[in-house]
Amino acid sequence: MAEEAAQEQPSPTAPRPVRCIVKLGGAAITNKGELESINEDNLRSACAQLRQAMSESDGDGSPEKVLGMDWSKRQGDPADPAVDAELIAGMAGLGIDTNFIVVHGAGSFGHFQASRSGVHKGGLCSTLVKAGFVATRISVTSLNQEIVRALAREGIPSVGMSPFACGWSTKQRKLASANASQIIQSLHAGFVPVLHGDAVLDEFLDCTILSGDVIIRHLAQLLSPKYVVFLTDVHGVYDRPPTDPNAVLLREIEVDDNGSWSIVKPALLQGNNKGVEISVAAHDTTGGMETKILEAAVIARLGIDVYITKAGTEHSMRALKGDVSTDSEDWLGTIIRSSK
Ligand SMILES: Nc1ncnc2c1ncn2[C@@H]1O[C@H](COP(=O)(O)OP(=O)(O)OP(=O)(O)O)[C@@H](O)[C@H]1O
Ligand SMILES: C=C(C)CCOP(=O)(O)O
Repeated sequence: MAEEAAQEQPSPTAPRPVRCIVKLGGAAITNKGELESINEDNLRSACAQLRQAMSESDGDGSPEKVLGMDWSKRQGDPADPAVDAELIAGMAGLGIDTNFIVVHGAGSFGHFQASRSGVHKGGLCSTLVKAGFVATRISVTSLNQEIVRALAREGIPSVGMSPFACGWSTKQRKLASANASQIIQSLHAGFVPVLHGDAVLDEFLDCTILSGDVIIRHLAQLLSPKYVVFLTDVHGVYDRPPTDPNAVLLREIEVDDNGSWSIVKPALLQGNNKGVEISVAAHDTTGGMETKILEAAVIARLGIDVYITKAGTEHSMRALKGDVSTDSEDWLGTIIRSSK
């Protein structure tokens, strides 16, 4: 009887379902045209919005106390970071729901090194590829460090996790080994894992580049978050590259059981079977918007809504809070959802 009761009780150690997996797109948080340059405004705003989305306060107007966790000295900062250990020890908690996973792309970090050396095509016996693998990882992990620090400054208990270092690998560019136990344990301990697109070992090719978009799809399959958000530098998926002045934003896409997708909104594009025209930057080693749409469709097929929108806007704030529905006429972005 006692054993039965124990079985009926939810285990105190069972992890809560993940609320949101978010991609901080490299196009948004870096200046893609400038080598290894962070878009500080977009990064700061994305971290502040994440903090707000996690906030447990009912928004009574009084400013929230943010416990900054970046206790390292910043470049050019003359003073040591001030840490009031007594004050912190007296705080009841962080006041935020940390049940989020952050994945970021590479933007102007990593893609350049990978494309110059051909890491995405494999062949570690080539000295150039081997050197490029090292250079790519130096570049993306240094971006990861900056993103973890920016989140920590917002009081988000973020911990960087590299897929390569977690033993993730691929077979002909498809994920072959991707153990998430470290990620789950970190979430359970109240941390926000911050992963990134990475250079990884590949069983067939020796090595390749694993996109943040693929990582998000895998984690969504494994952890069934309530919703998934892709933040990038454009408002969503357009019918053609948004640099074309006639490009139309696709507001809603539905995915059926077979994985094929169709445009629901705007109505004028309903039944359009020409598909979406996509352009990809020459140095992009992971397929750009095309990969994002393909991976988002797999996630949506699981019944998990995907929101693609522009970082640093009121629309990204709403997406991060999960405050978007197919009736949200004033929300600017693309909703990808299951047709069921
Ligand atoms: N049909 C399209 N609809 C929307 N964006 C498109 C389309 N075709 C090309 N793009 C380009 O795709 C880019 C966004 O995709 P990208 O993969 O670069 O985003 P990201 O995830 O933010 O970056 P990263 O892959 O570096 O993390 C935009 O800058 C946009 O110009
Ligand atoms: C270029 C590297 C190392 C990762 C690419 O990840 P993405 O920007 O999410 O596609």
